[in-house]
Amino acid sequence: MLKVKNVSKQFGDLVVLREINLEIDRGEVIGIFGPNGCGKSTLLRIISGFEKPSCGKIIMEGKNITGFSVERRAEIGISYAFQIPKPFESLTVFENVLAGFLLRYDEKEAARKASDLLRKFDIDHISNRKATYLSQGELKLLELCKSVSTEPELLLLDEPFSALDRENSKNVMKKVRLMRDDGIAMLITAHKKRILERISDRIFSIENGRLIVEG
Ligand SMILES: Nc1ncnc2c1ncn2[C@@H]1O[C@H](COP(=O)(O)OP(=O)(O)OP(=O)(O)O)[C@@H](O)[C@H]1O
Repeated sequence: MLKVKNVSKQFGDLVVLREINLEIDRGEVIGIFGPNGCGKSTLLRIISGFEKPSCGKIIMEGKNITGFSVERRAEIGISYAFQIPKPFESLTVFENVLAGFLLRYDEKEAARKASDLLRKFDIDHISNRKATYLSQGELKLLELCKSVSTEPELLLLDEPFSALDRENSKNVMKKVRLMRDDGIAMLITAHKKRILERISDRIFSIENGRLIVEG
C-alpha cells in the first residue's frame, strides 16, 4: 500500500535519516522504536507531509505522493496523530471529532459517526467538554479519535503511549487494538520495544539514521 523509497533527511549538517526503505501493507501494524532524537517523528512527519525528505520518495498505491500536501494525503487515506495532542482547544470533544467526518459526510451523517466513535473510544461522557480542559489521558484518546475521523487506510501514531500512567497507557493500547481490528494499517513509534511487541506485526529501530529490522 505505502512505500518509503530511499528517504534521507538532513537539517543543515545534521543527518537524521539515511536511505530509509519501508513497505507497509494494507492492515499491517509496524512498530518503530529508538531513543530521543533518533528520527522517529521525522520519518512519520515525512510520510504525513508535514516535512519534505531531502531525497527519496513516498509512494501510495503506486502513485508518487512526495509533493502532496498534508490535506491531500488525508484525502487519500493517510492520517497522523501527534505525540503532543493538538486539538482545536476552543472546540468541544464532539466538535473536534466532527470536523474530520465533515470532510467526507454531510452534517447529519458526520454527527452520527462522531457520536459512534466517541462511544467506541469511551469518551462520549466528555463529548461536550472543551478540549482545553482535558486530562493527558483524555487528550491522547481525543487525538486518536481525531486521527481516525478522516477514515484513514494508514494511521501514523507518534508515541501514543508516552506521558501516560499505566492505566491510561493500557487504555490507549485497547483502542489501538480496536483500530487494528478495523483493518487500519498503522505505523507506531515508541521509546521501548516492549510495548510495540504487544501490537506490531513487524518491528524496526532507528540507529544512526538507519532503519534496522528487530522482529
Ligand atoms: N525542523 C527541524 N530543524 C532542525 N532540527 C530538527 C528539526 N526537526 C527535528 N530536528 C532534529 O532531528 C533529530 C530527530 O528528531 P525527531 O523529532 O525525529 O526525533 P524522535 O526520535 O522523534 O525523538 P523523541 O523520541 O524525542 O520524540 C533531533 O535531533 C531534532 O532536534
